[in-house]
Amino acid sequence: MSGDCAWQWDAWVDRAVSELASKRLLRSTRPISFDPTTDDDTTFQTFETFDRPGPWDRSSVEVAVDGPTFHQWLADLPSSSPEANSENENEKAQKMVLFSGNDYLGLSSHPAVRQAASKAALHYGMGPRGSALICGYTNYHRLLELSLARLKHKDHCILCPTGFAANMAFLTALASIASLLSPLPKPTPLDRIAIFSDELNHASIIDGIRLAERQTEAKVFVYRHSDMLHLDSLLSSCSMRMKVVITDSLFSMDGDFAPLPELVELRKKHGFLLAIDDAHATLVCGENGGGAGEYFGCEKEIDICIGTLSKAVGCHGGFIATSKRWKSLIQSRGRSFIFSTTIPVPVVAASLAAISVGRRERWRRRAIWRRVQDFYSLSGLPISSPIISIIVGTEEAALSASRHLLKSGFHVTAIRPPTVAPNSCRLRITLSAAHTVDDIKKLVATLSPWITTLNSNLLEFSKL
Ligand SMILES: Cc1ncc(COP(=O)(O)O)c(C=O)c1O
Repeated sequence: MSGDCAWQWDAWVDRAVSELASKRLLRSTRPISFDPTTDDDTTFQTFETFDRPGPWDRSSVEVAVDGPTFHQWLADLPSSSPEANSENENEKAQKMVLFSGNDYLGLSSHPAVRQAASKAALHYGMGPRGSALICGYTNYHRLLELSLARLKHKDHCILCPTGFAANMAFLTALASIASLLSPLPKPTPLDRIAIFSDELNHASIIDGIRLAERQTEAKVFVYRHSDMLHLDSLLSSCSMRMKVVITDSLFSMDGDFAPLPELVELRKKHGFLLAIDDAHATLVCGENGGGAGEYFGCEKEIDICIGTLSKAVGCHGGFIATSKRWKSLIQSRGRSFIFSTTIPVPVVAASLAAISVGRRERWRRRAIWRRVQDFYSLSGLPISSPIISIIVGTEEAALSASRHLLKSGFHVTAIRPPTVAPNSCRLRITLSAAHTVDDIKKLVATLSPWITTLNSNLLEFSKL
């Protein structure tokens, strides 16, 4: 690695941590143990697993919506046809298949997850309510951190209230290094942190960077989506020392992967710190569900792995898997970690169960990737993950498509500006291991007018 920058980053973080220690500002968590005399078997039990889907799986994708609510949903998707807008408000309850959630493996309804949450709730209620540094951190939180660190092949992990908060906590702690190492009240422009961020990164990364920039501790360089030549040239022309690249590993809107092997090559060349937001790949990718790093065989080269428990884990909360030194820094400087209440104990217990069964029930990962294959075979669209983006053009076209799908019993989100650029409005479809082949067949048939247009546009494009 150029100039042995991994070591340099470690040295910078160590110095920042020492600085905090010298100012008596270093913080750490001390777990509260629940009464050891109670039957605390939820914490240590081995969770029941299955070798195929059970009747419980379906509830993670199949919902019922009452008549007035269904009407309201339709009203939120106005149509240009007047008769479509005067539908009967008293329609009967509708069954609907969700192609809009992020519960990729269907774990939110797994019996082990239900049991863990309910047992913990019966024993402890929500657990102590306070931030992790006050009284909200329990032995359950500690176990979940250990289990996530193991999943990500990192030494340590920090739980945050949400995935959004995890990105904010990492980025504010990262930026604070510039101030902690500066001999001046504010770091000089060259002593700030240079953050290189993919243009399609998640909103929580963008907001975290904005905050760091406002503190004049960081400067952002946005590179074109997954464009490694552009990133390389930005890195080469940047004379700031402390460089970080941050990217979604699996992009939430387009469903494509960041080019992690190429990023690892660039990391060798430029010696930057590599941080990924593995929100959509955790438990979905890799033999053991370790995420995009495991899938691409580069877990070791990823310095910071941020994730959420609200997608394939099927629960709620966020985390940062990393080294001990980074954990010390984030715990002491990550404001959205420090100043927010911890995840309630039943959710922590449920997440522990979900990670355990999610790792062991490998057939769930095989099932979701088979659904991706089914969608590809039936539609012919070049997709690469369970997140499928069908670009339909105008806002009106997206709303009309979403409305048509809703009336056919499918909930699919229409994505519009400001989330995406004008005239690139799209349908965002997410697949789950709980979907059946039949669901996919029906969905693709309902989508056929848009798929046909998209396929012929792609064909035209390929001739250019
Ligand atoms: C890439 C990415 N990062 C972070 C988040 C935030 O996660 P959470 O919902 O746990 O706050 C999301 C959720 O939409 C996401 O897609």
